[in-house]
Amino acid sequence: MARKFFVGGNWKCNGTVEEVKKIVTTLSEAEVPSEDVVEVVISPPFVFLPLVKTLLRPDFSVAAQNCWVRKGGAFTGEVSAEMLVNLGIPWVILGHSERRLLLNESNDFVGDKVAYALSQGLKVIACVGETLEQRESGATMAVVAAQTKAIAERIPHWPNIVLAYEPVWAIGTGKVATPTQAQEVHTEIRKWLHVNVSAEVAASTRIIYGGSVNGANCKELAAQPDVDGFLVGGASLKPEFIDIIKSATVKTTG
Ligand SMILES: O=C(CO)COP(=O)(O)O
Repeated sequence: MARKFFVGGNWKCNGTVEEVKKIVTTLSEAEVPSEDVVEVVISPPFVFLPLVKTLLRPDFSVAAQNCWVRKGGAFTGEVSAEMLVNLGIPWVILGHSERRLLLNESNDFVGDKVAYALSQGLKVIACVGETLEQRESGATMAVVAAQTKAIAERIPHWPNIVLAYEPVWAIGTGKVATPTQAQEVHTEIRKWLHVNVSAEVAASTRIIYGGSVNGANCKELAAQPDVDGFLVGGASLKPEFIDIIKSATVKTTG
């Protein structure tokens, strides 16, 4: 089964109403490959989700950057999966390293969130990735496998999951993983899925790369056989995000 190229724009905690309108207008005017070639998902902060959803071109969709781990209720400051569904938000990013590291979200907690969000009908961009220290000590695959396992053991099916490999040392640092480094970990994740979930899931699950992706380095990364797209931070706020979306054609034209 062919894996459709996926480009996510994670705006993180950035933007004003004026900036949001400007970015969305730029995206709307852009000529990009068709929906058959690339799936584009924009993830603004919660407060801008309704605005972005209203203004965004119909061939792109939106994602929240987080949601509560279970059914909503007395959880001050949280936003539940049910609310996202109610608003017609199809996607949610879960397990981003900024939340794992700054807010101490454990593998189990992220796994629970992914399972709950899926059970409510959301599609999930689940993030995994090692720190520099873990990479340097040779623990990259053990870390990524443990993060993936905590998700895999809680979910009944995979069609609504995209896995984002985001090495922490590459996020916001300008230090992008080389195409070889990215391909190496993506292959390992696919092998892990093959052994621990199924051959079908390994073949069909999209594994996207995140960490200092920009207009200049995206094509070479996209050319890697196991890189099925990107989760873009800083560059998703800039016009070069359009070039990153266009890198999807590398898969069709070679
Ligand atoms: O964390 C990221 C996307 O989720 C990557 O961020 P940057 O593209 O800014 O490195």
